[in-house]
Amino acid sequence: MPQLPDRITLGTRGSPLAMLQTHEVRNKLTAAHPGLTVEIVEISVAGDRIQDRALAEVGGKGLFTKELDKAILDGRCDAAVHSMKDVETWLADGISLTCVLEREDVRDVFLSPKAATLMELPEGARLGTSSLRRKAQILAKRPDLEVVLFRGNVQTRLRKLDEGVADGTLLALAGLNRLDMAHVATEVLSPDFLLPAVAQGAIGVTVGAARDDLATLFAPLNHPESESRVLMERAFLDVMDGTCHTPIAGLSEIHGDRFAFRGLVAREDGTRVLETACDGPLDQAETLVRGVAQALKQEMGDRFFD
Ligand SMILES: NCc1[nH]cc(CCC(=O)O)c1CC(=O)O
Repeated sequence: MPQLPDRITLGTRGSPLAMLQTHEVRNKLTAAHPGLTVEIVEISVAGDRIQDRALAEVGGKGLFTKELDKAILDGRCDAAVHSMKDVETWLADGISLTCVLEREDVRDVFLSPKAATLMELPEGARLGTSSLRRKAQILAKRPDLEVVLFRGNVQTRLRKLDEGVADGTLLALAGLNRLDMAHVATEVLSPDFLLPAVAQGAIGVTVGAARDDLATLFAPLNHPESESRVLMERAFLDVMDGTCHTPIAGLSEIHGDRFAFRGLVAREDGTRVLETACDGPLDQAETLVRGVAQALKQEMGDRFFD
């Protein structure tokens, strides 16, 4: 067993949600290792600085993780805390995912001062989102809505809603729960209505791949069921497209030693939505999920997005 460090530094984005998630990791670490000192350092990431363009347009999820990876490789921090839904499926060379914490609620919520449910929004209302996944699935059900670009952290989006920039918006319930702000949600959307993003609601920690001491240190924080779900959903994304340039969703469940998975790919304008599903023994999950993803790609053909 490697000699465990008595102090470590956690790197994080600076948004209030990222900070809360990092405090959760610190609390769990010090509970598992009394006497451990955990320092938190804020790393500025491009995804938080660029606010006026859609994520897909400016470089995708890498914007949130690249600088945290670099901070680990440069030795500015030992480990980095991530929302797993923002982490590309290909980790940088020398970086490994060391644990996945117990997953929060996977669902999205609708927020609006104008309507009690998304389906009750008035004809032609403006829905603020920059997520291609949310845009495509909602336009499939409400093609009359006008989708307007909406980025920024939870607080910024709520302010924009207040200012009337849009009539409604969508957020992950996990983030609101962590911020203790679930009461601002107007409607919790079932995954049957809006399939969540791969790994939505899951926090993961990355470390330098050679740091066996950190692997041991973080092991008690790992939640095996959450980890299995995140890994099989990421296997789907990996086959489909590991970036965030296409509207893709995926959600798994585990019951005992069996899993069930649902995945979806759509055209941004919602005019085509293709779904897939599979289930089986948990130890075959990643293989079976990759199989249905390959079949879905076949079904999409070359011109799906044209
Ligand atoms: N892309 C931004 C992002 N990354 C993680 C969360 C929420 C928390 C989570 O899903 O773990 C959010 C905000 C949102 O989509 O509402």
